[in-house]
Amino acid sequence: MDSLIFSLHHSSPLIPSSSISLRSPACSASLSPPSSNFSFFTHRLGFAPVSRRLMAAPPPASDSKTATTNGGGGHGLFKPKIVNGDYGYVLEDVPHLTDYLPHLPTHSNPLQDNPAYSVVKQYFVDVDDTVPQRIVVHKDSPRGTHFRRAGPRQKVYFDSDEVNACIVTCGGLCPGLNTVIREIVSTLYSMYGVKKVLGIDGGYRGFYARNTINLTPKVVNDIHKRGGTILGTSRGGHDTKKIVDSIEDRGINQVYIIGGDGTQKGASVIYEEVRRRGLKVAVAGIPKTIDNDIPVIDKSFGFDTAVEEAQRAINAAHVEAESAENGIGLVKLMGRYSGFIAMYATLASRDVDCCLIPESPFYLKGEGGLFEFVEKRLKESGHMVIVVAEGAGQELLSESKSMTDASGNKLLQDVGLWLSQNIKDHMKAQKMSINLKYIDPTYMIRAIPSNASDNVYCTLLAQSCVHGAMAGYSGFTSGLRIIEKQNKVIITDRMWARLLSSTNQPSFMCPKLVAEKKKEMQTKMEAQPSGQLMDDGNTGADKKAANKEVRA
Ligand SMILES: Nc1ncnc2c1ncn2[C@@H]1O[C@H](COP(=O)(O)OP(=O)(O)OP(=O)(O)O)[C@@H](O)[C@H]1O
Ligand SMILES: O=P(O)(O)OC[C@H]1O[C@](O)(CO)[C@@H](O)[C@@H]1O
Ligand SMILES: [Mg+2]
Repeated sequence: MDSLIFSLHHSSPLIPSSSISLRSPACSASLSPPSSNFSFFTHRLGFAPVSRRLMAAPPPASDSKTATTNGGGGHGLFKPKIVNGDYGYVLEDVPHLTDYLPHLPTHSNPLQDNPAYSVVKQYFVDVDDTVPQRIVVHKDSPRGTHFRRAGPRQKVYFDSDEVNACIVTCGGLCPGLNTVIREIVSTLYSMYGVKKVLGIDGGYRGFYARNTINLTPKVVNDIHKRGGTILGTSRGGHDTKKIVDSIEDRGINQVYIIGGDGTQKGASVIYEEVRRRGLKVAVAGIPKTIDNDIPVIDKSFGFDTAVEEAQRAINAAHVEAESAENGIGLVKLMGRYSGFIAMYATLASRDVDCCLIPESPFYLKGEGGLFEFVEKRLKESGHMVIVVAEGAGQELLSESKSMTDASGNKLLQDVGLWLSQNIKDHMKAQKMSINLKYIDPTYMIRAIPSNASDNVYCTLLAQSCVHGAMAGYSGFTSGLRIIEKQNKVIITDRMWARLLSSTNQPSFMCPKLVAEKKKEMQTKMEAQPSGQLMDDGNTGADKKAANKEVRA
């Protein structure tokens, strides 16, 4: 597994036009998720710039053949750091402290004296190592966008004694938060000899409204076995000026920010303010989202754990459904704007007959509708299991006054209750007696400790972030590989097709649309050289622009 780092202001192709830009100071009450504009370090776990727009100066070209260009976007304050190479190679570089503090002294990386690393062939990541954005490319396509590979650098920009780090967790809970905190503290202490790490209590507002907590390896030793975050979290309360004042007053020079899309937007504006004030402060983001809806990264930590825990609810729903005549088990899972948890939990379980997600609109009545399918399935097998993501079908629910949480995220209506009632009413009208059990394990899947694989993933992300900050990068986030767009289930993609073929549920596309799609596909196939794979719902032009990526 390799990681990457990228800029906190990750540029436009990753950000859906409907989403809110980092430039807006607070989330608006849009149905679209607030998008994150931050960049990554990657080492197939790597780092990328929190924003490639944050770069004031082009990076030194490591190769005479490369050139730097400044792309547009951002606040107009800082420009993205784009390096072009041969054969269409593009490096979306990560902001660095020396972009605005050019004369910073460097130090040898203390890691080279670490006995644990003495067996490693190469202590440090090659400065020219980068991770490609797209994994599957066509043989004729340009090399495409790359991100910095994450990992330790030979030179660091902080002396160990000088480091005064802090960690903050914001937004909703997610399995693995404590593991990330633990690993940041351990990495700073054991690899870099840092002795001052503060925990910010209760999210962003903790910077100016709460006390801090001293974090030592002893304090964090067992925390990965617990759910939640030992630091506490909150929504709302992001006041950039007050936060950066607090950073300055406390003499903090490394800020580790763990949170979702909203949090990373907050991290990006903190970075901008830090840079505007000319402070030697590294701002590093670690993306967290149980919904897996953050653009750029493939998978968020905690996702595996959540999917695994969801199995327990689905199993219960199945047992209940099987044991009753015309039993229906209905499970609602998290996923405001994307149905990844529902989709993966369904695919993993194999007991689910129908999975409803926000990306795939459905309807209840008539030919090809949900009611027809439920009746059919009950007649065939006498029971069924339905999984619904919390954001699915919101457009079908009665209009209500739009409410938002403290961060501006739209509060959704309970699609599970609504669906239960509608199925019951319909079946009653059909004089068909059913036995419906509705299970809502919402918080149970996120308030648990992370599983083994997520723990390893958390470790990689945390270490990547520390290596990046110590190496002087700032305004970046670390992640595991990257995806092209905002992370939503692509219902014309193969994974959704796998699900449809596993459940045999309707596609909820009207027959006319299906025929049109088929025709469109045929025309595309005819236009392609023989043997070429067709994968997603993009038009031919989109596909060319997307370097003919083929999703696995
Ligand atoms: N555009 C923004 N600019 C500055 N701060 C923001 C912005 N959007 C959100 N924040 C701040 O980030 C924090 C977390 O945001 P939010 O509650 O939306 O959770 P999140 O990080 O998106 O996580 P999740 O969606 O997984 O719950 C809040 O303190 C909020 O004030
Ligand atoms: O009730 P809370 O804490 O605001 O969190 C609920 C939301 O958080 C999420 O888990 C995202 O973190 C969503 O799936 C869900 O809608
Ligand atoms: Mg969010």
